[in-house]
Amino acid sequence: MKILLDTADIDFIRKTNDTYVIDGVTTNPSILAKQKIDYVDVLQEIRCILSDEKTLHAQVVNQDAEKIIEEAEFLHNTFQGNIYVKIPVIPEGYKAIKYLTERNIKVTATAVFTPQQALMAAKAGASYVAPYVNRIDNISGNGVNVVADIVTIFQTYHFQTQVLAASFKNTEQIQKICLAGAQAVTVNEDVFSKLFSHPLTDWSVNTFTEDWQKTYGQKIMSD
Ligand SMILES: O=C[C@H](O)COP(=O)(O)O
Repeated sequence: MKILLDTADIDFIRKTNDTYVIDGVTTNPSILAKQKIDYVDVLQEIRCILSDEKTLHAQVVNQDAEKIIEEAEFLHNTFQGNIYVKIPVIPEGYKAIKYLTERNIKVTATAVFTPQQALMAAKAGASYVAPYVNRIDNISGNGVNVVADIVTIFQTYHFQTQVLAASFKNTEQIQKICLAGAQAVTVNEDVFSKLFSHPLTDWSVNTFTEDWQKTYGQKIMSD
């Protein structure tokens, strides 16, 4: 199961990459725009933090196939190695995905809301599809079921395309996505912090320390 960070916050990426095992970073135009500096510099810095085997997913902003292809080739050439170009599953996007994957440029098909869109992206050659779990839930859909259906379709028809589930509001969605068989999730800072912590863990550890100190009267951490 791969866990990626859905952010362009350099400090957060660096800190998290130092402490936990993460498998890459995903961005989109909204995420990059928040940084308010040149997006190429931001992506370059993220690429430097990540070791070579970790994946960087960067999204195009154009909506016309020709321009999407131009942008994708730029991203591919600039951030060589494990770069996946995120392309939305609009009609012009499918056209670009087909063109680019035939030329060995790796694509993550994004803004996926239905299993049918995922199927069409897989047929076009996408390496990953990114269904938006919480955005599906927000329109009274069931994001987890959409992911589960995509996983089943890909397994049934032997597609190599993997599911990189995105858009999460809570860790329960992530747990269910794991159980549904998705290969990867991308998680924002807020939800990521809840993946590894629990107040009762902190309480338990503090109690152990206090009990120890009561008996032995030593400052444990001072040495
Ligand atoms: O790139 C897409 C994002 O992962 C969507 O996440 P969001 O719904 O939390 O903005």
